Amino acid sequence: MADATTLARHLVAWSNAAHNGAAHRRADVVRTILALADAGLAIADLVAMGPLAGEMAAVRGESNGDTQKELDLRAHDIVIDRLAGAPVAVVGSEEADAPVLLDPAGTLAVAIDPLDGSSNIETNVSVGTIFSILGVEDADDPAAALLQPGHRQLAAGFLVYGPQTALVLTLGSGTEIFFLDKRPVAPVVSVQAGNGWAAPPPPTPKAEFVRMTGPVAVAAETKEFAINASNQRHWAPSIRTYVDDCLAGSDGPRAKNYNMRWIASLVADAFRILRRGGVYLYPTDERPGYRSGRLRLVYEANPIALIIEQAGGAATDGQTRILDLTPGHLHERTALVFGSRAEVERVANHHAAPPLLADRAPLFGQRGLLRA
Ligand SMILES: O=P(O)(O)OC[C@H]1O[C@](O)(COP(=O)(O)O)[C@@H](O)[C@@H]1O
Ligand SMILES: [Mg+2]
Ligand SMILES: [Mg+2]
Repeated sequence: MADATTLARHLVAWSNAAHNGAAHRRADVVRTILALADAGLAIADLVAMGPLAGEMAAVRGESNGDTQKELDLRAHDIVIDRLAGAPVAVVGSEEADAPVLLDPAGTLAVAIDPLDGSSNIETNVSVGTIFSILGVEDADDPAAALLQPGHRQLAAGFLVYGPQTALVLTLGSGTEIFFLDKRPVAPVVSVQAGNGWAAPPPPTPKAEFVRMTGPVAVAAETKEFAINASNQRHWAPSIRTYVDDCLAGSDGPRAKNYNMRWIASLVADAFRILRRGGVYLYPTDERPGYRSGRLRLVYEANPIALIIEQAGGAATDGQTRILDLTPGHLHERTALVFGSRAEVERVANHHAAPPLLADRAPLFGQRGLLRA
């Protein structure tokens, strides 16, 4: 296990090693990440309170075609509040139709999903915050910075509020995980002279992110896939065939048994894939509103793609590398396939040359009619 280092201390050394950019911009990225980590602490506390914090799952409206819940809006407000003290010119948030302008002298743009996995709020399942940090190139039009292709991100990360609160981060040279350390710091007890014993002061509560492990690596191969299978009838043939092959297990062309997981929180599914491999698929499908996919390119797919690539995995829209896509607008949707490199490549190959259905007929399976 690597030495436990605090986020602030690690970031300074890491950013100096990771970036070729100007020193002042590196310092701005570090300050912005620390502000986002601070927002994460506040959101984690809110999430941990559950119903004690109020009606967090209550529907408050709709934004860009998705339902907004109370916790979505509270998380957005916390993020804007913390970023107001950072060198950030503009924030593109899932919860605001238009970019939010902050410091006109700010050098950075932040794209953010303040609360990912909203459908899970009332079910006590992990939710999170996903963010992307980009450089502002034109001070007269800071919002344009949000529409750069993902390979131009200066940093990306996500927080997951689960049994452990964790921050996953990349500055473009490897991916690291930091865990929230809330262990109280024991006070230094001083023995009172003269009047006898005095009760020691209570331990000071601490809340800081610490790095407990070295860089993360996504396993190249996997036996686990994640997809919302209830949409199967709407999928394209290439996705159906890919999933059918996994389901056929050791009797099918993959010749191994697969496990399936679907948490319906991108952050939680991504965290699992970082820890033990796997592949996540949210393809386009035939339903109205899903023909370009469900997830958002700028503040969901791009940051996750950079994190996964920097951990040795891959991320595409089923064919094209996510980080090479140029967003047309802030809330653009995309299909998203990411995780273990071999599986992501296999999905892309299925797309380019769908396997012949005849190859998948039960007659030709290992336990088909022609085999004992
Ligand atoms: O409910 P579905 O269709 O399975 O979609 C689940 C996906 O949608 C999301 O909840 C979208 O994110 P938001 O909750 O931020 O809108 C992802 O976290 C998750 O992977
Ligand atoms: Mg989301
Ligand atoms: Mg969200």
